[in-house]
Amino acid sequence: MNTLRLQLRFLVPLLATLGLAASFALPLMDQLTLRWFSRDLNLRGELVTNALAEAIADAMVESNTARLQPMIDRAAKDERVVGIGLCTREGTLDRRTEGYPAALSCDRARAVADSAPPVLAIEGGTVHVGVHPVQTSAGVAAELVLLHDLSFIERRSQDTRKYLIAFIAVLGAAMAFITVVVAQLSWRGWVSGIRGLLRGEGLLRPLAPGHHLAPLAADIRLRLRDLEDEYRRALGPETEWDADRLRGLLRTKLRGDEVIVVSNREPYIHEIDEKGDLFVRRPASGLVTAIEPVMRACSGTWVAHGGGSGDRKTVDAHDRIKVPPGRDEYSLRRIWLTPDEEQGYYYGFANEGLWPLCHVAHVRPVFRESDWQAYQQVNRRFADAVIAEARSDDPIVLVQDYHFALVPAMIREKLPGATILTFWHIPWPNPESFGICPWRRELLQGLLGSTILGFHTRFHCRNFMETVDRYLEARIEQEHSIVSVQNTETYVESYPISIEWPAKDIAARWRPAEDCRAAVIQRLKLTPGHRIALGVDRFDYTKGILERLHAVERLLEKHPEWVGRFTLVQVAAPTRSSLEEYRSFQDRIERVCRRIAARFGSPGYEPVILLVEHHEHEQLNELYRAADVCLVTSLHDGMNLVCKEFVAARSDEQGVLVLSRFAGAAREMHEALVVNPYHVEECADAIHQALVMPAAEQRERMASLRMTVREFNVYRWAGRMLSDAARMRLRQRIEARVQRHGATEAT
Ligand SMILES: Nc1ncnc2c1ncn2[C@@H]1O[C@H](COP(=O)(O)OP(=O)(O)O)[C@@H](O)[C@H]1O
Ligand SMILES: O=P(O)(O)OC[C@@H](CO)O[C@H]1O[C@H](CO)[C@@H](O)[C@H](O)[C@H]1O
Repeated sequence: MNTLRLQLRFLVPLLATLGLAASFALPLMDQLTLRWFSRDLNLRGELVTNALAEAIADAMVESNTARLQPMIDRAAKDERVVGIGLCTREGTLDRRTEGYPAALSCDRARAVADSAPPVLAIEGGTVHVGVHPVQTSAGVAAELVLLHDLSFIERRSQDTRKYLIAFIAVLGAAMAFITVVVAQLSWRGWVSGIRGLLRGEGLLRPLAPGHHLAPLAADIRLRLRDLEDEYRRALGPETEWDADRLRGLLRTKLRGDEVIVVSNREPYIHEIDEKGDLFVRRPASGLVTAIEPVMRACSGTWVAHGGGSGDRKTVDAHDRIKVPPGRDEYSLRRIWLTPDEEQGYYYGFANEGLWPLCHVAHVRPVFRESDWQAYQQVNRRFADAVIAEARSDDPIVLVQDYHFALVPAMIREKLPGATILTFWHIPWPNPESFGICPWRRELLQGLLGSTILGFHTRFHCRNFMETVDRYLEARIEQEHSIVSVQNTETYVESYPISIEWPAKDIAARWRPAEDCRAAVIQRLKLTPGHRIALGVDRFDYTKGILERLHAVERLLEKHPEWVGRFTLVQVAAPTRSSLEEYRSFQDRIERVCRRIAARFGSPGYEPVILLVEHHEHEQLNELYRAADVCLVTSLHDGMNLVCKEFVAARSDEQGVLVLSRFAGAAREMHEALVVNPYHVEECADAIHQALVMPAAEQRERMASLRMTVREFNVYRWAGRMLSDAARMRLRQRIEARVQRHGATEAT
């Protein structure tokens, strides 16, 4: 209906224009043809007169006028000549043929002949009147009036008119057809383009500059930002998620149901130092950064691998310990693994197999049968521990990550009433990539024991559902994001993870950014006014540290003005160091740092400072606050929390974030300078742009980023998942009650 209306919008003016053109063209054409014919007839008349001139003159001179009548009668025999009149020099009608009206005087005939068009209506039809002087050597002897029949002209004119109308009609039809087709195609193109824009294409990733929808996308992007800001301002603190609100949700919607988290990484690691003293360490892990505040808010139990040298010393008889140390807000239940189990399940299957499988970072996954055996065995041990920790038959279990793909189905088997929320912290690749895993079906079946399966982005959810579709017999309801296998439904949803926004009193205690900067400059022996770029990562090949170094090297080549005035401080926490891939990666990074130092360094100046060590949170915060630029150049990252920590630390609203488009965080943090880490030139330019960015622009970008991270914090992440869980538990309870009623009525 809409397209018909759109087409009519084109067609009506088109047809009206054609009709108007035809109404002007037809009389014009009539006039023109009449004029052409009139000219022809006058020529013809002149020929006839010239042919008769001598004979008429002779007859008149010799007073042999009797010859005149047959002469003009013969000439009038021509089928197109209606009549001929002969006028004397004095202007009286001397002779006339039968068809010449007696009433048509010579003067009148001359008057008509001089008019335009020289046409006269007589009895029997319309005639063309031509008056032609009969020329002799002695001058004009008389005048011949020739009346030509016009009916044949009218016939021809009507024929031409018919052809013209037919031509205009065919032309109109062809133009209408082309217009309709072009309008239809353009309309479809526009509609699909606009739909694409509304789905976010071209908004998250800008369209190519020449793209016809690029200006529209830019406008929509701006408008969306404005609306987002207005919305946030209008709702104010109502929309904010914090620990209290999460606790409230657990109390009301989940009625204090127990929460059990299971992850490989423990939130607090007890170690014994060289002197034999115990100390506690927070691991460098995005997962811990995100889950810990949630656990503090909802108490419960966290089941994790006890990998610290002092871990066994600190637990009770049930391998439990209350954490955080000194605050005792929730229980940590430690699971002990043998070195073989740890090697096979964690280093082998999880980190040499699944990690490179899911991160497309061009490192080959390794799948060993023995690792798979260990993975199954350890998954079983963790599942059993969760079942043993459960005080009810329907706990809420939060299963974390790729270390435990089999755990959800194992728990479901023993605790069918449990609500199992599994969160996959790393990317999920496309079905082809995932398909190379020999145990792909088992992993998928294990995960589909979950009630809810969460990923950071919609893109990862889609990849997962396509993978299930490819390798399992399952029913997939795309529009509801539900995958069903053998009567078990799993809701697949995106929950972008985040950090805890620093509380006001904590942020108030932070030293001013200039002091942090001065301290870092002094500690790292930089010069005052030195510009600092910062990288904070686990020492992992997926984090794009090598590409970052290449970008810095290129920056110093392209902009020698930064040599001696700019340094990249790269903090890299050792990780998975027992794996060869990680060791050789670290060697390579160190080599490249030395090369850059050799090219651009000088006594007292290091272009790159590599700090391969774990840092405490306060130390990281000081670095975040001291840096001019934070570089996050992951080749692929589920989310990446470093960029969010940097933004949270910048209460001064200064500093620029350069962010890889392949990190999940790029989908939310639009005001960062988003780069392709593989494109060295682009990254070098982005660092330069960050270094010369005016303070006002930095403030504008940072303020907006801070609003996003503050609002989309980790409590919202957990709150959304737990709200979905509450909804599903309520539905389950209602269904169970309905079934019970049905059963009672039947008996
Ligand atoms: N050298 C380090 N010392 C201490 N913590 C670190 C270090 N490097 C990274 N981290 C912390 O580890 C977490 C990394 O999380 P994220 O960026 O999500 O990636 P991932 O979990 O893959 O390492 C952040 O909380 C960050 O502060
Ligand atoms: O074994 P770890 O703790 O070193 O693994 C880190 C990993 C946990 O899967 O980090 C991922 O989770 C983070 C939080 O969700 C995410 O931001 C990051 O992109 C992932 O690599």
